[in-house]
Amino acid sequence: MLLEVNELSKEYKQSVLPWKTKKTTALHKVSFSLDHYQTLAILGETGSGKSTLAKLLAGAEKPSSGQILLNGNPIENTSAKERCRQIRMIFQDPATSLNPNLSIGKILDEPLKLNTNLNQAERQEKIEKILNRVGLLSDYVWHYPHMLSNGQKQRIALARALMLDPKIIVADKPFAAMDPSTRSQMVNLFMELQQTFGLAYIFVSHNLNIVKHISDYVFVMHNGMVVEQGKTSEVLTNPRHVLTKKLLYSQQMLKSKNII
Ligand SMILES: Nc1ncnc2c1ncn2[C@@H]1O[C@H](COP(=O)(O)OP(=O)(O)OP(=O)(O)O)[C@@H](O)[C@H]1O
Repeated sequence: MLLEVNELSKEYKQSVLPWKTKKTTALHKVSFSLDHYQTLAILGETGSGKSTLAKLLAGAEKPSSGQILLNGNPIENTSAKERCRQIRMIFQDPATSLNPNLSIGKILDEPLKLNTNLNQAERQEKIEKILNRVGLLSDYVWHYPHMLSNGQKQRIALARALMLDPKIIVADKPFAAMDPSTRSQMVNLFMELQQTFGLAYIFVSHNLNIVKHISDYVFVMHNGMVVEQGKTSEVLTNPRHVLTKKLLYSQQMLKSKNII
């Protein structure tokens, strides 16, 4: 199995007063496994722990307890460089995740410079190849983020994630800031890339239509816990937990009012 997660938990401690600490259990004993070509979607209301799970998987936060295994090895035994190569993260807002002072060429070159021994010509070749893979011309290396549309920026974020040939991409609401037509193009691109590279995806999303379309398995989270999980087709056609029913109902309401 490519990725195994065993009873992963995260507790945040904040000092609210000099003598008082507030504890928040953002994630409580979450377990699952995921293989190449598979997609897990994480659903849930705001504050339910979705982003925390995504950040723990990508190594942006440390778990309070539990274990992540990558190719059967505990992730703490994997070097930061190797983890960085294998698991990449994409965020909701590409405008803030791309450095506005760097050209696209430099943004895409950074992970290669830091994590590989490729020379300049080889890096250049790789950048052009990946840009083409995400549907952009090689000329984009000369552009700066502010010159691009939201959809193009998210393509660059995806290209940056692909630069190190990852096995897993964790995407935190990657389609949230897009208009419907750009969103469907991006969803298709993600699916195409999954077939080409055998990627495993973990998507945090609020959009049930997208979840239905792209994921094999789904989690519904509430207060840091997984309250319902299973095959997407089964969970979304026959929801058992009241929260899943509520999510489906609110999505239908938005759809009937042409809001989504
Ligand atoms: N750095 C932090 N310090 C303290 N508490 C945090 C921190 N990050 C998250 N939390 C808390 O952990 C809980 C889960 O937050 P998280 O961001 O994972 O939720 P979410 O489901 O992704 O929400 P949203 O859909 O709004 O992004 C929340 O109660 C949040 O306030």
